[in-house]
Amino acid sequence: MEGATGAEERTITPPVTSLQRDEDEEESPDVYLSVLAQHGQVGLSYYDGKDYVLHYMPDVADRNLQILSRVIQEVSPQVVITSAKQESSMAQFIRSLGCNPDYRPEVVVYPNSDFGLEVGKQRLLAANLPFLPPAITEKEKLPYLSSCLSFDSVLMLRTVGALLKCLDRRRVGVELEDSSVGVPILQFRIYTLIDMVCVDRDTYSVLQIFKSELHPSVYKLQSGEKEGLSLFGILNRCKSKFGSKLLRQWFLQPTRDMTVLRRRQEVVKFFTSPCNLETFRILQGCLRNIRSIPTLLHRMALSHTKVHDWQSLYKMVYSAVCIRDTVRSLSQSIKLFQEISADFTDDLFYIASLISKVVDFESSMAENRFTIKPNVDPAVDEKKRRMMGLPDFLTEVAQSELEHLDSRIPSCCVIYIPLIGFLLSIPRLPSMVQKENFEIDGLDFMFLSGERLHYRSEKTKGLDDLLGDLHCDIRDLETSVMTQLQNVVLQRSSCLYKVLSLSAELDCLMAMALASQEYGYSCPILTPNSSLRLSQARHPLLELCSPVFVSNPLVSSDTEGKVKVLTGPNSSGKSIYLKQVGLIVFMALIGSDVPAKEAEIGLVDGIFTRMQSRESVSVGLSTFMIDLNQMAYALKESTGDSLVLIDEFGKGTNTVDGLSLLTACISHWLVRSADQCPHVLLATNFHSLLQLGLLPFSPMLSLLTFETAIDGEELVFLYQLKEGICQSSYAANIAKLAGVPTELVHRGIEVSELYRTGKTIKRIDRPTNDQHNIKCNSMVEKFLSLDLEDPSLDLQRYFKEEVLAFSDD
Ligand SMILES: Nc1ncnc2c1ncn2[C@@H]1O[C@H](COP(=O)(O)OP(=O)(O)OP(=O)(O)O)[C@@H](O)[C@H]1O
Repeated sequence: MEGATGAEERTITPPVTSLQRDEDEEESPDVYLSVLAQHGQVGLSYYDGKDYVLHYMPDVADRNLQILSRVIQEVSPQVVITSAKQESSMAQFIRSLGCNPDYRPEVVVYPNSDFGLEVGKQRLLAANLPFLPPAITEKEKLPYLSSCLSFDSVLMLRTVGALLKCLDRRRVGVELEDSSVGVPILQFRIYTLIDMVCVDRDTYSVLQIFKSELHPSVYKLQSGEKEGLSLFGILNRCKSKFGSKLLRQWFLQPTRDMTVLRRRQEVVKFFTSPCNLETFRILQGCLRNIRSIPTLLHRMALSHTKVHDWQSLYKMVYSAVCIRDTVRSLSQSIKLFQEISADFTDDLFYIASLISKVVDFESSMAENRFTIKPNVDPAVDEKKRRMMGLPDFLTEVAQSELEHLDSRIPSCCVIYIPLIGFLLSIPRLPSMVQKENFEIDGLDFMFLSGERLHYRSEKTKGLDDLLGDLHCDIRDLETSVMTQLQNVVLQRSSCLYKVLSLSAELDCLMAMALASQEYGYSCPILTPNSSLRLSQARHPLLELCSPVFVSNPLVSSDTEGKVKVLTGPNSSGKSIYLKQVGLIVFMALIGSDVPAKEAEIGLVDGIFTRMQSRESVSVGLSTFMIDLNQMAYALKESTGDSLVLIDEFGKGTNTVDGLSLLTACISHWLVRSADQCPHVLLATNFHSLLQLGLLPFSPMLSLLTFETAIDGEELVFLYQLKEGICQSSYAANIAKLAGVPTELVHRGIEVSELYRTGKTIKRIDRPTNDQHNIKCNSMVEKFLSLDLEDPSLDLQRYFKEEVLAFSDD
């Protein structure tokens, strides 16, 4: 798409003119959508003129722009705002918007500078946001706004800038107002597609869904990155690159679409059955050969096909036929199998047999160029036959040349070098040191290669005339056969693309089945209501590193404790439990089996987390501010179908203030009706939250803790979840376990006991009486030695310093 110059907007395919709009209120556009796509990610925001709400969608992986087209379908914007600088796929998408006669939005193109990140933030700060607290200062605005919309989604934030520009220019909803009145935005609201699950970047990171780390043995910064211990890492057993790519996409787009999830589940179930092991093995072997079809077809379209491209195409098509034949023999009640059977057409067989009939792989490899088998082209066969007889003939020519050469030359031969022609090749004699010595009467010296000298003679020149074009002719003819073969393949490319997408899906599902079998997962029952029931659930990552893992249950539904407060000593397993619930729900929403004996999982619409703090460079917020941001996000965006996981909220500030904030947040959910309240799992070390009875009574509140036991002086963690509250933090036992010196631990116990019973805590860091006397004596001596006559003596300063030194001690 060509770049726009200047700051003016460009409009494409306007359905109504601005004049018409002004005349007729009814026709003024209601929804303005601003969108950017970059490197397979899409960010967007839209303003709804009906309710004055700015909706935003956190950045999402959408290489094929399928999500974008679904958003456009759902939101039906009348105006689409986008940048003049676009990737070709996006430019094509925008163009296609103008081709639909039933729905043709106005496309507004702004220069890319209007989509700058800083520009976006500045426009946001300057916007008319009546919901901001009245006393908010300019400095406080940005951190406040960062809790209203996700600043991590850079593309989305950039689209907001352009959206605000468009709204301001068009004076949307404020046409008749004073020019100082900006377009009001009454609320920011997160937007997700109806069946998409909202999972933000922090959640991906704290739950270890993805985790990249640098390979220790690789020093290259970028290519050295590999997946660390993560959910993606343990489920990604894909055999093909496209399988891994698709699996990553599924991970980035967990779904509530029951049809999609059931389609995936039925395949995973099929492959986890031990009777299908042999089929599994055959298919895995074939999937290995499914390579990058788009790159290959692209090279073919440019006629840049290499020998190994033909080899991998042959292997791929052959494997695809093998996949189809295997799958055809399986139950056709499984949707994916049905599609493979139908869409892997006979075109594949045709391509495979054609390649096998035409391409001579052995000689192609030897010559590093495309060569064809005998009986494909009679003209090539004929020329090759002539070439075959050439060696004997050339030996004869060489012998007759040798008779005319210097007798010191023991032997010679005639060779053919493409593009140069026939040459006489003789060994270098010891006397041939300098270049001048290379000259031989009747021969033209060409070059020295190794210890052999090469010449052109009258006879070799004759050979060039007679046979010289033979090689080139054969090449030309074979290239023309290759072009024909390429065309045959290109004409059937749609079938190859189907192979790619269906085998990538098969690969992902077989990978999930393999993980399920290996780690003992079970297939969750997906329910349209929002209940969560797990029995003997495990953490999919920790169970792999820990010799013994204690499984735990979960029951959360509108009628059974949707808000769970977990207390327990440090290291008793609270965080792990929270994370395992998050991971299991996530796994179910990508269609995978889950680490639990039994699982019933409602279609959750979002997973919100407030766990260990992340670094935030985008807004420069403090740790506590980030905690608050995440909590605010969960409070605002969670619905009755969401899952909210909160660990250690409020500990980043003064204890009483943190506890009060935590109480307020939990109460906020408890006063909602059961169907409006999300599933909340909250772990805290603020035991007084429960001991002081700070929470309101609610049937939705459930109190849980973890079993521990004392063995002598030692605290033993049993990691078993039970109802109730934690009676002691066992901080001293844990401190001892962690290696804190015994005397310090004892002092800690003593102070804690005195504080609890309201007794005076005596300082132990006071100097002894002797130390005190020594100090006083030295002070007196120092004073007596003062020369009061000394004019430079500043008595006031002297006393001040002495008093300070005394009180410091
Ligand atoms: N169910 C379990 N089975 C076996 N080991 C477990 C289990 N849960 C936790 N652990 C072990 O206990 C360690 C501490 O767990 P976790 O981090 O969940 O404790 P915590 O209660 O959240 O502690 P803190 O309050 O200090 O954050 C884990 O790293 C793991 O080694």
